[in-house]
Amino acid sequence: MDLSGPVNSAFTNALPKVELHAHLSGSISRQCLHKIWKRKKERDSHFSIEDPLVLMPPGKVDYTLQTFFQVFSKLIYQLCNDLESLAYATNSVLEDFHNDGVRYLELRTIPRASPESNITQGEYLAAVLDTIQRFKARTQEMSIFLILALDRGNTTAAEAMRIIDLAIANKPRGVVGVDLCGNPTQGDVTIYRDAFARAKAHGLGITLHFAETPASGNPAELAALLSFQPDRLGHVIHVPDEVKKEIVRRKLGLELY
Ligand SMILES: CNc1ncnc2c1ncn2[C@@H]1O[C@H](COP(=O)(O)O)[C@@H](O)[C@H]1O
Repeated sequence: MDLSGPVNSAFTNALPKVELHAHLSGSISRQCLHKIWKRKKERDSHFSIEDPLVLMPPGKVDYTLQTFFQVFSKLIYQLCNDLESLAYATNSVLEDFHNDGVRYLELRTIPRASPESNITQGEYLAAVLDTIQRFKARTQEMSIFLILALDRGNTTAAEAMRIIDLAIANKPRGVVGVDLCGNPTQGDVTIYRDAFARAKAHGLGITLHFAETPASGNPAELAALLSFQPDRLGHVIHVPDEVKKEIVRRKLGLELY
């Protein structure tokens, strides 16, 4: 790589990069969502979801905490609710990261059952892992691992245990850790204590969405999250000083953005 030239987009694109905090469904391009929508619309003219490019025209970024999470539940999850669309979207996300120069990727996703399409959490996960395996075999220049996420406020304690079991069972296929994500204004994180203890006991890495909003930056929640013995923390924005000191003392990895 030529280091004598200007630092421009061609240069930054060519730099080999590490991506550690990428939600699968949050990384699907609008163009890819449009293609999935078009295919569904062609097969079923009554398909009632609006074109993603109309709902989210390129450049639209004015989402708030109130509207952001609905994009997943009301749009993206309605489009990627069958294995063909899920595999297509996953492959497109991998291609986009590859084209951006990412050479080490830890992708994360909440394994989602789709009862309307008869898809179990295990089948969802297998489709993602199969797509990753095929992509790796094809490109041969990208390390790709998977993190399974729990969705605070939506995942029950019992479901969390099932997801941890799936993560443990799929370690040989490249599942390296578990995450706690979702709408930071919802849910009681303490219900996941046993799930994270089991993950830890089985050698899975733990990363947690942490103090992403003022609502999720309260000392009781942060103390509970730190008691799960995380290896990494995501966002880390609304953090009181004494918690910052503890993060430094533990030398935790921070996924800042
Ligand atoms: C920007 N800040 C964020 N904070 C918290 N959770 C987020 C998030 N962005 C995305 N997600 C979580 O990731 C899911 C989508 O990917 P998967 O369905 O898992 O592939 C969303 O439903 C949300 O729970």
